[in-house]
Amino acid sequence: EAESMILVSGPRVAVSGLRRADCRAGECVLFVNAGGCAIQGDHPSANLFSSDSFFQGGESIETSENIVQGGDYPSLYSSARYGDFTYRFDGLAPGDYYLDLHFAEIVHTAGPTGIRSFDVLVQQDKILSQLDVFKVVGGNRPLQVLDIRAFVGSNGAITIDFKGVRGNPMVCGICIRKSPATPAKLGTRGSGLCKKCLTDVEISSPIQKRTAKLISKYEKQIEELTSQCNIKSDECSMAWSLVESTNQELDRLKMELHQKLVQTDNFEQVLDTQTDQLRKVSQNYENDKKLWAAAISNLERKIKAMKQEQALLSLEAHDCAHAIPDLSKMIEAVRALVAQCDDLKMKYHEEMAKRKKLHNIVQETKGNIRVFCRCRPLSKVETSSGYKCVVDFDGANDGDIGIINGGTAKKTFKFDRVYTPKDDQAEVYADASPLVTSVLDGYNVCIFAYGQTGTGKTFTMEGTERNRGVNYRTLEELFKIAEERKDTVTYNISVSVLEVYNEQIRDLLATSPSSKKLEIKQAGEGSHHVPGIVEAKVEDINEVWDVLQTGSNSRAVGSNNVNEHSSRSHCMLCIMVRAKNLINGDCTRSKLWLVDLAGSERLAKTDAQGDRLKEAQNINRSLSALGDVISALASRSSHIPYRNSKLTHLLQDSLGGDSKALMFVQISPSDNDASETLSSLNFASRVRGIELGPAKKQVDTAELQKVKQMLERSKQEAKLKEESLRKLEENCQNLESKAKGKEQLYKNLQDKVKELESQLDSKTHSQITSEKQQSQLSGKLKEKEEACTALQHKVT
Ligand SMILES: Nc1ncnc2c1ncn2[C@@H]1O[C@H](COP(=O)(O)OP(=O)(O)OP(=O)(O)O)[C@@H](O)[C@H]1O
Repeated sequence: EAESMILVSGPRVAVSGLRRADCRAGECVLFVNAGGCAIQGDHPSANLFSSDSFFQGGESIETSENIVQGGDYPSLYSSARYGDFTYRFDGLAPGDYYLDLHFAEIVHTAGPTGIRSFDVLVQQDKILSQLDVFKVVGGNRPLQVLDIRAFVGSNGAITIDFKGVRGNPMVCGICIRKSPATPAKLGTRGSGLCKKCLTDVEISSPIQKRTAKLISKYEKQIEELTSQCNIKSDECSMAWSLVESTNQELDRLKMELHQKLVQTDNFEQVLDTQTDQLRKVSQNYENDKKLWAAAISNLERKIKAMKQEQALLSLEAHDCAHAIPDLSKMIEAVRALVAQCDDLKMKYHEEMAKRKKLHNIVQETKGNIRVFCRCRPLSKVETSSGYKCVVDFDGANDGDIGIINGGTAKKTFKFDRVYTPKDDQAEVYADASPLVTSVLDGYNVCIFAYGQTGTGKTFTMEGTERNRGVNYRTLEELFKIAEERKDTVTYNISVSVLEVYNEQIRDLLATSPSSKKLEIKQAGEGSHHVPGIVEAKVEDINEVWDVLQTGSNSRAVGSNNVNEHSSRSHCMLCIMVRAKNLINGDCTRSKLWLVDLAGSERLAKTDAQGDRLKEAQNINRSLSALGDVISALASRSSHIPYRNSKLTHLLQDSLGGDSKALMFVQISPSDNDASETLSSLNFASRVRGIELGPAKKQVDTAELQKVKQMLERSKQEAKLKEESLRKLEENCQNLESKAKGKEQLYKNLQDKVKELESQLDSKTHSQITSEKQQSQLSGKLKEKEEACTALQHKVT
């Protein structure tokens, strides 16, 4: 390896340290321990390795490490001159010399190869080229380059240049030896000194000439050869530098190759990772693709179903649109029915008016003042006292009642109705109820109970909580009818409760007693009222009982003895009805008086004194004033004496004229009260206008017959009218229900059309949304497929 680095022939290489045996005596001129100090030794030619000198540049380095195969002088290789340096040895005799160079790599002992290479130039001629000691022997091992020829000219100097090619040059020792063949000096005669080898040659003179010729010839040839050699050297040098640059390029390319290989490895790793990722992406894509495909097919199914549904809805809508003309016809029919219904309603109201008129006629034929006689049962006290019943009820059904007086004599009275003690409150009221209807039709009505104390006046009018009387039942029926008629008439009902005692009016609903005297005033034509009196508005029957109880309780408060007081005052309940006909707008204002009169016993029997006498007188006066008014009315007198008492004055509106009156004459069945009973019945007969005696009972006068026939005809007519009215009502109701049914059907159809239209809208909307979704998904799928295809291309 080292030999390839030697450029000239002659030098040899030794890969071990200097041995004593290798040294030849007398040859060594100088032995320099480069980079170190002088070493004493038994060197055959010089017993001293001189310390480092003759150098220019560089620096010394040493190692303490062992020099392997260091020969007999290993310390020579432990030091070295290092760097860019030159050795120059002066003062040498001209002639041939040999140089031995000693090297060891003591710095980079573990390599690598090529870290240090350098050229060595002797006398400026390159002897060693790119010497790499480590490459030849490794670290801490000697390398000797021996027998390098050097010619010392007249300047007596040898220069050795160390030039780094890579890294700094390094040398451990330099030995200068004399060439054994070098002559000491050329002779003076016939001798010459060879310019090249400086050897003294002895020559004769002819030869000398020839020799000189030859020498000059050879010297010319030598010069030519030298110039050729220089040219070749230059060429070589150029070739060498080309080789070097090529080697450098090669190294660079190797490095690049290495880097490329590393990069390739990295790329392969990246590629592997990317391949894995791509595989995963591809797998995900396949899964997604399946899912999308399923979603798309699902959506397609939905769209198909929606389209079918839409088609059905369209058909339905179409049908509905076709049905609209039918609907229009139906609407027309319904309108016609409604018009018919309105017409019928009008007719119905006309008939109602006629019915009222007829009813009125019937009432009038019965007599404007009707009298019902009611007899209470014998009380326990009376029974236990042994009193007997003197009342004969045999003709009660025909309105006849007889009083057995004195055993055989019997006086008979005829009334519109006779109630035996067995008849209950409901039966009594049933006959009075038609009058109630009259008040709602705008007539003034008066119902009063007359009779001796204890005969049941209060029982008939007020009744008890379990056996409610005429007052409560009247109001109950008023509200019932008002409710039935609410579509055509609105009623406003209010109630006042008064007491007339000793010709004084007292408001029984007043919350605080008033010192002011209540007086009767005329409000308008035929209308009277008591200013300041409480008119309690009652909305329904539940409030009525409370109002009646309030009045009843206030009446009781007036006296310690309830019965005593109540029998001496007139208790008057006034029901005021304001009606508004919703069809024709007619308004009416009517009054219903329900009067529980004071006891009518005769003054003589009571044997009263003082206040009681005054009370009795007042009662008698007012009752006889009532009798007078009724008589005057019955005889159609031009003057009716209403103002003779507070009682008749108050009742003025409701007694006579268009108003209707009903009197309950209450009697006791007891023989103890017989005379009072007869008196009451006589009064009642007078009121009724027809006083029937026993002889007149069977008398059937022509007038009476005529009236009866009229009554019968009226009854028939009324019945027929009622029947036709009922039919009309039924017809009307049927038409109304039909109209309602048609209206409902029309409404249902309209609702159905609306519902179908909204369903159609929502279905169309959802279909559009689904189609959008589908196109979006298809777009995404396409994008993914393209991306996948690109990735697959990349992988392959
Ligand atoms: N038809 C009847 N059936 C049963 N009991 C009756 C009947 N009529 C009256 N009574 C009873 O007779 C008694 C006297 O009746 P009520 O007080 O009504 O008489 P009155 O005529 O109002 O007396 P006054 O004039 O003193 O007020 C009461 O206990 C009542 O319950």
